[in-house]
Amino acid sequence: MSLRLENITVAVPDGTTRRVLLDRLDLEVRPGETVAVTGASGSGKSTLVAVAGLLRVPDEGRVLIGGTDAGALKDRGRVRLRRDRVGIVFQSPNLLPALTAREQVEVVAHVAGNLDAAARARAVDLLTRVGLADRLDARPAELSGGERQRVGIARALMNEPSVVLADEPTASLDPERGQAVLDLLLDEARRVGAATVVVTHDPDQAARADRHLHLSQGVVQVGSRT
Ligand SMILES: Nc1ncnc2c1ncn2[C@@H]1O[C@H](COP(=O)(O)OP(=O)(O)OP(=O)(O)O)[C@@H](O)[C@H]1O
Repeated sequence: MSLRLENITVAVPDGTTRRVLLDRLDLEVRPGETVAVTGASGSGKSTLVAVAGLLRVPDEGRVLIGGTDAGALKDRGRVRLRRDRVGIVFQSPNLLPALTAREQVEVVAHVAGNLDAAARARAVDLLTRVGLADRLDARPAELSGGERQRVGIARALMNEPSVVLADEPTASLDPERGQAVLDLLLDEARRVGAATVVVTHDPDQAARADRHLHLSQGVVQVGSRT
């Protein structure tokens, strides 16, 4: 399924005027395609992820996930669309301290009400793919930063998302580990055919994606195919 942002505008009050964070932004990401988004601090990257991930309703424009217009849904429908179709990798994975790596991933199926044997097997398979087969029963305190981020990637892929969004997923890692984690995320997203957007401020990382957008003051400045 594709992700489509059409004519997205987000603005916030700023004294007596309003400040535009995203300015009539259009973006289409095809299934299996990976798009990197770069831009200076404050250029609107996180806002873009929040809108695409249905966490923030734009002031204008439409977000379509697999052709479904999120804005046409009621709150519950939008929450369900996000839960079923979107996987988000955060800058810091915010794992639950009491849960093992396996349980962190299983929770996604639990919340969706379908934690059965197949889901449990899928959680183990995803953790194996991200290189944590021997760390299934480790809790966050026993994992390194890179390992925790890899749990976050497995968790984001657990619901077989059509859309994967990652907001600076490697910011807390050293460059080498960051590159490895990003490659893993891009590989897995391509493997499952998800339309993927990764925010990064590292141009080398951006070059690993199929396409690279540069945001400046809420407007796409450069759209290049890498
Ligand atoms: N609800 C809000 N009210 C007021 N200002 C906001 C709000 N949300 C975001 N902003 C501002 O909008 C601008 C864009 O924010 P955003 O987080 O999208 O930028 P960013 O490109 O992700 O920056 P960074 O690289 O620093 O994370 C920032 O200046 C931020 O302070």
